[in-house]
Amino acid sequence: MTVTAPPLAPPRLVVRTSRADDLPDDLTALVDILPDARPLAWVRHGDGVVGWGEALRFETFGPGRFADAEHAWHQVLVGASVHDDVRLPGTGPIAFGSFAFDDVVPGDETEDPTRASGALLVPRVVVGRRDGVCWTTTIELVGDRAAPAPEVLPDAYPRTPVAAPGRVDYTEGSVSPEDWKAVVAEGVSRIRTRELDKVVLARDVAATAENPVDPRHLLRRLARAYEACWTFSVDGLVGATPELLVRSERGHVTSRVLAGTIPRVEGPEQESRDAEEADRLTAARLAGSSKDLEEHQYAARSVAAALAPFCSAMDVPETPFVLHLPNVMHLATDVTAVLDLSGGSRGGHEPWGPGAGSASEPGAPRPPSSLSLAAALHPSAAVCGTPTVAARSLIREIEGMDRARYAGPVGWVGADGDGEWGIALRSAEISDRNPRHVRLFAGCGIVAASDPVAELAESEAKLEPMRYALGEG
Ligand SMILES: C=C(O[C@H]1C=CC=C(C(=O)O)[C@@H]1O)C(=O)O
Repeated sequence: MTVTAPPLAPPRLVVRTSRADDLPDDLTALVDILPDARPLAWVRHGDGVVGWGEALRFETFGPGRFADAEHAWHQVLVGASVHDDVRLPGTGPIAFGSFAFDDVVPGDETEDPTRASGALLVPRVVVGRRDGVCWTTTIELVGDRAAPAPEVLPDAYPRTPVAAPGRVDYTEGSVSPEDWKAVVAEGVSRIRTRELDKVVLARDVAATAENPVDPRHLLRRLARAYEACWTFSVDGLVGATPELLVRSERGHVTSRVLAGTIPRVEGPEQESRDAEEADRLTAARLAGSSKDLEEHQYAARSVAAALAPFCSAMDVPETPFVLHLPNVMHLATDVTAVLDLSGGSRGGHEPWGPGAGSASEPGAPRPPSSLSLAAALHPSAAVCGTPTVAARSLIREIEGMDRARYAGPVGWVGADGDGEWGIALRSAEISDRNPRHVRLFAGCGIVAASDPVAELAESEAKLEPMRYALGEG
């Protein structure tokens, strides 16, 4: 069922979570059980949640895309009946979601006005694992007589085979690599005239596969090769992001801010001691690069400033650490905070959760949900720039590409508002119309000292995870 605005009479959900048999202790155990090619996934180090089937779908548009999605989710939960025997983050009702980067689409008039810029999807089946505890959740709609009974629901979806994409041809995206260097040079010159401090400029690459691209193929490869990243799939957007926009769990908030990158030096033929030494030198170069430290500082500050109104305490380490990924290293800051539950924050109106509408004190404050925190944090200076408004308008003016959901929030939200939202980086969008067509994205933070040639090389390194995911073997 698709609902495009807050429903008049919200559909009623019956949700059951129970403990499930242990899954194999494997990085891909969760994604391996996905039955068909419309998978929902949020997985890291083998733990997380995957979902299939579609109980409900809320599509939202434009600047109100986050608030409308949150309102619709809240409405549905008011009438939900929930039986949760496990009671962990991710159990009970959850919705997966992804949202466009921008409020508007560049070149609006040529775009499909019916294209949603946000979607929350409530699956019929969710399987999750956390610290060795596995569970299954089934979600039914009251009155939906066509739906299978809850006890057979997880197996009611025929398991289609996962096919590899076959040969993949890459072609230029919206802007050629040569022209993109000119875009970066323009960004640098605008920064040098003090119009703004930082802008993140992105590019896309088009891929055409021999066979329809099955997101499960990509998920399996990403979950294994990029296990420290959050591997996700929502509505054709698939990736493995190293950047956590926000996790909100029982009043504790975490954000992993990344900005400042150095491609990892390749050397398959190197001795492992040489490779370690090369890594150590590369990490030291990044940690000492004033250009990257500046880039990072804007991003960390933007996240801290956006979180502050919601929190009673916050820790922002002064010095970033170096995050090692297979393709690149990043400067990283883990921001941790405690939500202000006193009601003094900019939080919301009514309490969260099933039955909350009836049980609540009128006007009782509710803590902000993970989704509203994601909305407040988006777009951080890791994907937009500083100041935000100037950077966003420069992106619209010179980037020459529709970012769609690249660099927007992607993740999941639960019934109590807790959840996890990443920034959709190191990602690709599989075309709805032709699943052999895929767009891959990568962007780079630009400051006064940026060099267009180095930024192009950095963007290539950031495309590597999705090129790898589309491969075989
Ligand atoms: C915008 C992207 O990366 C961001 C996250 C980490 C490092 C970045 C950088 O160093 O430019 C970017 O801010 C991307 O991967 O497309």
